[in-house]
Amino acid sequence: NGMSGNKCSTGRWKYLTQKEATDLDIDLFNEYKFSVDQLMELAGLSVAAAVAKTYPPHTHESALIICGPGNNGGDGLVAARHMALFGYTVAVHYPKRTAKPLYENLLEQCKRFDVRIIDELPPATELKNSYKVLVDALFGFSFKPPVREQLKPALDALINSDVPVCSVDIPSGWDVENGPGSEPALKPSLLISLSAPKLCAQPQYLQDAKHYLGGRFLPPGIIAKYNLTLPPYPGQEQMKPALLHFHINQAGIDLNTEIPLQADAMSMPGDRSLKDERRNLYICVRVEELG
Ligand SMILES: NC(=O)C1=CN([C@@H]2O[C@H](COP(=O)(O)OP(=O)(O)OC[C@H]3O[C@@H](n4cnc5c(N)ncnc54)[C@H](O)[C@@H]3O)[C@@H](O)[C@H]2O)[C@@H](O)CC1
Ligand SMILES: [K+]
Repeated sequence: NGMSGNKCSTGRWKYLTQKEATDLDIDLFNEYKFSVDQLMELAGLSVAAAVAKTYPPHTHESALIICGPGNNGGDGLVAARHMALFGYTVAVHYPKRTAKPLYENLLEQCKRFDVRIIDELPPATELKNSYKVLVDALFGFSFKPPVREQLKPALDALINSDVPVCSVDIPSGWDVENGPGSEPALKPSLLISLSAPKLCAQPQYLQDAKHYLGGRFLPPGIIAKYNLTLPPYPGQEQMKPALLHFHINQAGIDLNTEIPLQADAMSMPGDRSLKDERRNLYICVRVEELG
């Protein structure tokens, strides 16, 4: 329609490069003395909470979590257990297992929560009949494209399924900094960024996917060191619909923008027109929130 996209809040949040994400991770363990399983538990819990908020178990009872070989897959195994507790019927596909106690224990815990472990993925059509929501815990911020042969079927299942996909930290197969690229790429319905969003989580790549921030564990020293500007978490919530992205085609405006859910548009700084835009968006947020 000739309208160009107007991103009214560019620069609002800090998006990490791949190297920053890795360095931050190392700092948490080496300097701040966290253990992997501590952070993985919080990350996985926030993933399960965001999935349940968006696709609740009473409408999306049957869930499949696809787990990769690294920590992203570990987050998926934790999320699987919490989703079972939340009332989902959960299956896990974990094609490339890492022989470390951390992952073996998480898998054993899943089994004890009646999570079904499936070795073979059904064809795309059947996937749609068997599951109402997929969780993509295949690759996180350490992924370097292109995907190697062994895990291609798992990625293809996520790409080709006609079921909403919730991506953990990074939509799998995407370049961590440059987004989906030109090949047929995964199009998640929901992204849960962990600790801080990476560059591929910018609105121009995510388009109309919902975007939550989870992994509420960053110490103030890390926030200062990496100049993180993050939306505040409400109360005791473990995740936050902080970075909702919108396409609004209304009154000739085509906006692709982001706004914090609980922001009070009336009291936002900025010029009048921006304020009006944000007030419009705010109303849309509320409507979307009411479902
Ligand atoms: N620092 C943080 O904020 C935290 C990060 N966590 C999670 O940890 C993730 C990062 O974990 P990792 O560094 O273990 O790495 P990933 O889970 O991103 O993946 C690494 C694994 O994928 C494989 N891989 C990479 N490129 C591939 C390719 N092209 N084809 C096939 N396989 C490929 C690697 O061999 C390795 O086994 C984050 O994205 C997040 O999900 C959380 O567990 C907790 C805390
Ligand atoms: K992922």
